[in-house]
Amino acid sequence: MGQLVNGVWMDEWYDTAAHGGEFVRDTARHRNWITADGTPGPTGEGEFKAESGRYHLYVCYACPWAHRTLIFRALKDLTGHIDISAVHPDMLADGWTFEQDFPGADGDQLFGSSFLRDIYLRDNPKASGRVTVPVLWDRERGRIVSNESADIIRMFNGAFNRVTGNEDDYWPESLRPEIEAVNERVYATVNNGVYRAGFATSQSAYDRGVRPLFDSLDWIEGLLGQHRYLTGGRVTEADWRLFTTICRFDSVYHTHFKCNRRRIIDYPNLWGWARELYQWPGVAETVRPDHYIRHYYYSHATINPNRIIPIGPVEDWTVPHARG
Ligand SMILES: N[C@@H](CCC(=O)N[C@@H](CS)C(=O)NCC(=O)O)C(=O)O
Repeated sequence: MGQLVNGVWMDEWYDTAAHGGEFVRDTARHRNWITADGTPGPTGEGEFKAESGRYHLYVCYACPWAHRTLIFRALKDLTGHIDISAVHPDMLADGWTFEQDFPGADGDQLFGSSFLRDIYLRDNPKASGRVTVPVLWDRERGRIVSNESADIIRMFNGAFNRVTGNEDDYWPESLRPEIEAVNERVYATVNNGVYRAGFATSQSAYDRGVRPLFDSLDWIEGLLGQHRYLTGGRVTEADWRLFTTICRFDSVYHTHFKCNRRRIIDYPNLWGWARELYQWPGVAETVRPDHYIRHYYYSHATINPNRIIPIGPVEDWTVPHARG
């Protein structure tokens, strides 16, 4: 675990002391957009046109943020147009690596690099900042397009429709205010909330993370009692953004990040919704418990110094969801 400073790798853990024991997530630095015709998107530069075979996605099957991009790649029929490289689940002194001694970690398919930081350094030899997944790479310009999953899923949702012929829309114009409102609360208290609880190094910082997390799970349980999905009768980006945290919850966050007031299977509506999304065509293949269980319990020496992987709950995600 570390970061780049002017192109040099420095091995250091998150500085929670600077924020009263609290984990504060860095903002992503690469914010360009692929668009259908190459015109600039909401941020960054233009000239990243949607084309088959041009872009490559670096992911980690363990990471909930990268997982969103894998789900959208599957939902939007992009698997034949955007290829991927997956890092090794262990994130130790060198950060994410392309070691290959774990099933599904098949190395850097483009350059045969050793470390994910090598991709950031290809983009800019003097790069600074955290080396995170996902990373969307442009083969043509030899550049990072984006390392922000929230943006990447919107590109996948809309930019490639003419390439794939898939017009499914998970960010429909009419629901955008509702989606944004749900996203905001879910990001702050659930997606990032589990990390705020888990990486806290003081009781008060933990409390500030874990209490809003469970308040939000109660709120979500209520929403899913009123309608089938988070913002109504159709599945949207808001559901998929929540799903990647929920599928890791009982086996990882509940124990490793001390988010143990309840498990997901204790919430009837949320548990049914989670199974429905897991069973959605193409999604189960993106869910890799082998990677996320190994990653969290093995990589965080400050939380689990002996790297013991607990036996874990037995849950059947293939049971019919009855959400009809
Ligand atoms: N804003 C980013 C966050 C990505 C992120 O934090 N990824 C984690 C893995 S779960 C990471 O690569 N962490 C490495 C680090 O912080 O050094 C996104 O959503 O794409």
